Amino acid sequence: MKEINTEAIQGMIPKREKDSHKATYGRVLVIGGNEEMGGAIILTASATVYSGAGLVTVATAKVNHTALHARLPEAMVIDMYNNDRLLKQLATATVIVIGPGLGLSPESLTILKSVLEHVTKEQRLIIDGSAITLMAIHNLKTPVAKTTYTPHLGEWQKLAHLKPTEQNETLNIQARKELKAFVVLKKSRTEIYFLDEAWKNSHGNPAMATGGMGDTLAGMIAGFSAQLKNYRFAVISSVFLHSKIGDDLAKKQYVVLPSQIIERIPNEMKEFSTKFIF
Ligand SMILES: NC(=O)C1=CN([C@@H]2O[C@H](COP(=O)(O)OP(=O)(O)OC[C@H]3O[C@@H](n4cnc5c(N)ncnc54)[C@H](OP(=O)(O)O)[C@@H]3O)[C@@H](O)[C@H]2O)[C@@H](O)CC1
Ligand SMILES: Nc1ncnc2c1ncn2[C@@H]1O[C@H](COP(=O)(O)OP(=O)(O)O)[C@@H](O)[C@H]1O
Ligand SMILES: [Mg+2]
Repeated sequence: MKEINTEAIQGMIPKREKDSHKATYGRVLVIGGNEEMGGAIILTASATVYSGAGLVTVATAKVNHTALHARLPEAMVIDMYNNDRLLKQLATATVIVIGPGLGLSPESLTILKSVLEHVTKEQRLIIDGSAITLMAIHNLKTPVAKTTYTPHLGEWQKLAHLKPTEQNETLNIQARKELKAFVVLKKSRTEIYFLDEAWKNSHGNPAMATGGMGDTLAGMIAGFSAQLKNYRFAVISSVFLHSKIGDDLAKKQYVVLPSQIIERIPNEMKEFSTKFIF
């Protein structure tokens, strides 16, 4: 496996073009957050905005709208249970992330199925959290979009039918092939499976073992994917920066909160976009 480290991500995060505008940096639709897990989608959406996505719209339960507006005024908000509104927004998105806090209810399944049916092959789709569990339980197929799954080991077990103790690189590559998608397998040393290569992270620490940390990563992957032409670079560099920020904070903190990672994203991106010459 190739190692994800400071040297490997050289040149992956470009400088911004002088004549660019917000549409240059993508339109992201972030879907999730039921009545009990609004925090998950606030973290995902915040990570997407702080990663620099041009325009971010959040589809979530109405009960979360006020909190989202108050916490993240940069984002627009729609009702995820209104299918017509959701599909209208979906059609304009360049990147979609679905699943954080989505829940496993019949209504959540309806939303997921509607998205899977209507995404296009040009769009990049990140499937996380509850959406992964729903895909596994209902045996749903990867859609035509350029798809990335972001399971933790428990979700990977459901999706790939591989227990954490049974997993190895060969079996994971095989499972990835059947899924026809990129896989970010989250653990203490996260692994990324592309079609023809696998990468292993060299950063991350147990201070990051807090609820919402994966929701945050999903938002970063979406935000990076909205801006970087190279989809693989977007996935690799977001996984790296998420854990690198976590390591920096853990030098002085017993526990690292997802919101603290989010706050540091713009500074770290600046550092990595200017440090290296293409
Ligand atoms: N603030 C909010 O609103 C928050 C909302 N959230 C949202 O909650 C939703 C459900 O997501 P979830 O990951 O909490 O539950 P679920 O899919 O049932 O998986 C748990 C199972 O997997 C296992 N397992 C987990 N990690 C493992 C590992 N590394 N290695 C091995 N096993 C591991 C674990 O096994 P155990 O250790 O308990 O035996 C358990 O069986 C999702 O939509 C998410 O976005 C959360 O983000 C929290 C903050
Ligand atoms: N011990 C650890 N060392 C390094 N990274 C960790 C550790 N524990 C958790 N993480 C990271 O935190 C994130 C957890 O993701 P996930 O379980 O989906 O969280 P949530 O669903 O609560 O947001 C992953 O990116 C994982 O790599
Ligand atoms: Mg998760």
